[in-house]
Amino acid sequence: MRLHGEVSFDEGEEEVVMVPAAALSSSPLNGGAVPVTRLVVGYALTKKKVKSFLQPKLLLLARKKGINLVAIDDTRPLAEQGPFDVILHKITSKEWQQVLEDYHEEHPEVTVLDPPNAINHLNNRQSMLAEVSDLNLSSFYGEVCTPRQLVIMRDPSSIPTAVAMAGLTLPLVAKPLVVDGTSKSHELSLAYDEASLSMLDPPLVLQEFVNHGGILFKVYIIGETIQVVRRFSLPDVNTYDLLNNVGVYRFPRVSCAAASADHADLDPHISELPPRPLLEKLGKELRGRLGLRLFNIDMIRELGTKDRYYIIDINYFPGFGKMPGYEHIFTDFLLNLAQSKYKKCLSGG
Ligand SMILES: Nc1ncnc2c1ncn2[C@@H]1O[C@H](COP(=O)(O)OP(=O)(O)OP(=O)(O)O)[C@@H](O)[C@H]1O
Ligand SMILES: O=P(O)(O)O[C@H]1[C@H](O)[C@@H](O)[C@H](OP(=O)(O)O)[C@@H](OP(=O)(O)O)[C@H]1O
Ligand SMILES: [Mg+2]
Ligand SMILES: [Mg+2]
Repeated sequence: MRLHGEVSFDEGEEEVVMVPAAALSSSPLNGGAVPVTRLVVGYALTKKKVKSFLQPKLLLLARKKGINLVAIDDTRPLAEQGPFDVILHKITSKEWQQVLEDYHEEHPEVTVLDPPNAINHLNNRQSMLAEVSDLNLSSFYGEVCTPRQLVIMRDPSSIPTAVAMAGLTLPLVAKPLVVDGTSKSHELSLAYDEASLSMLDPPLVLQEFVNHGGILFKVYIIGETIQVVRRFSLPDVNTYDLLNNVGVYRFPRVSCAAASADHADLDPHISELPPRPLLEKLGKELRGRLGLRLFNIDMIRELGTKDRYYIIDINYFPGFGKMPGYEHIFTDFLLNLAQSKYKKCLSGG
């Protein structure tokens, strides 16, 4: 388990805005029911995530709003740290998940963002999209589906036959089955012909490539807030490309780049954002079905259609640091979380 960084602030600042949920927990460190005036958020994040997420603008605003961000020390028992109101984490090791589950059993009053078993759903590219396939949003301004895909566990030589039997249409995007935060799990390739598929390295998912005009919509979910941005994506593949290309091509993490396509001069048919009611409904449904509050959805609109959308990827605790205004949205989210817990406690719920 590799955690990183210590970001905490001195007590005694003037801009404290609320009584946090920790105030209600009986803890030897806060002297039982004596209110403390800060929301304490423990975080267990990789070095990379600390850098991208805990940017100075977030730290500054959190401090102003009375949120204390404290690094969890993985060399010490979790129970000896805190008390925390919230634990924020993105560490995929089994060891950490067990630590967190044991801790939550002892401290059900602490909000764990999010439960490890719910996050696990997104660490596999097959289970990740399973909930989407069950959605029926057709009456909400568009159709939302997933590309047809096939899971290959082993034996690369069997892939061409498996693809033919499943009736998948080339080209196919090959994606590592497991997403575990390593750069290898983001090494994707595009396969143009059936014979070359046996060069791939299972376990993987083979997904039909959907032409979408080279623009992708990243839909960020932070609690009940939804924000969408445009990103550049892979270009369309036409019949000429298909006939004149053979082999398997590795491609870079094109739509992950910080460069946004929001201000590019694009064909409006391609750049038009998905309708807000569709995104609201999608966000709400997925939040409930996945049991997660922090994630994003990669969505594309099929070229030549007005409202046929495909969800191709869902990421837990993604690069929120690239989302405009994330510092406001995230700190408000944390405060709202604590407020509703506080109100629930007051009403005896
Ligand atoms: N089925 C598809 N049809 C068309 N383009 C696709 C498809 N699947 C993936 N892509 C393109 O490849 C990119 C990477 O795919 P995907 O988002 O599944 O990978 P990832 O490594 O999980 O990405 P992230 O960095 O968002 O976690 C997408 O952003 C999109 O540009
Ligand atoms: O925000 P988008 O463009 O969707 O891409 C994210 C990936 O989906 C995440 O998996 C990355 O986070 P991790 O490297 O912690 O898995 C995340 O890394 P980051 O937080 O360092 O930016 C991003 O690469
Ligand atoms: Mg993606
Ligand atoms: Mg992803």
